[in-house]
Amino acid sequence: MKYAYGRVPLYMLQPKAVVEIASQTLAFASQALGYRDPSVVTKVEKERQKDTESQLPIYTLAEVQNHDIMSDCWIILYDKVYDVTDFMMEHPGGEELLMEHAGRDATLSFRGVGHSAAAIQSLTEYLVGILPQEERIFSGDGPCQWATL
Ligand code: HEM
Repeated sequence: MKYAYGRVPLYMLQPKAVVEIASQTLAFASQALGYRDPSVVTKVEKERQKDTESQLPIYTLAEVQNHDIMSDCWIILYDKVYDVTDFMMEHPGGEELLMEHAGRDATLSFRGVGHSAAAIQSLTEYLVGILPQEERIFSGDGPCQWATL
C-alpha cells in the first residue's frame, strides 16, 4: 500500500486527502481481516463449475485453503467441502480441533475419532461443495477407498 501523504501532518491536509487516507486505511483493514466484496463473490460463484454427478459446486484444494480462519472455516472430508464456521462453537470435540484442520483435509482425523452415525449424518448441514475429480482421493477411482481406510 502506498501512503502518498506519509510525511505531512494530518491537520495540514485538504479534506479530500483526509478522505483518501481514510479510504486507503479502510481498504487495508478490510483486506487484512479477510473481507471480500460480496458482489465479486456472487459473480465468481455464478461462473463456478458444478460436479456433473452430485451437482455440487467444485472447489479446488487451493480455494479451500483460503477459508482457514475462525470466522470463515472450511474443511474437507471424503473429498467433500464443508463450511463449519457456524458449527465451530457447537462442536463437542471443541473448536480447536476444527481449527487445526481449517482449510485442509480432515478425513483421517475425523475417521480416527470414530464419529457416530449421527455425527456423519449431520455433515450434510455444512456441505458446500466437492473437490475437482483430479484432486479426489477417497471417491471414484481415487487411491483410497472406504474399505482400505
Ligand atoms: C464437520 C465436521 C465435524 C462434525 C459434524 C463433527 C461432529 C461431532 C459430534 C456430533 C461429536 C459428538 C460425538 C459423536 O456423535 O460422534 C463430535 C465429537 C468429537 N469430534 Fe467431531 N465433528 C467434526 C469434525 C471433527 C474433526 C475434524 C475432528 C478432529 C480430530 C473432530 C474431533 C472430535 C473429537 C475428539 C470428539 C470427541 C469429543 C468428546 O467426546 O469429548 N471432529 N464431533
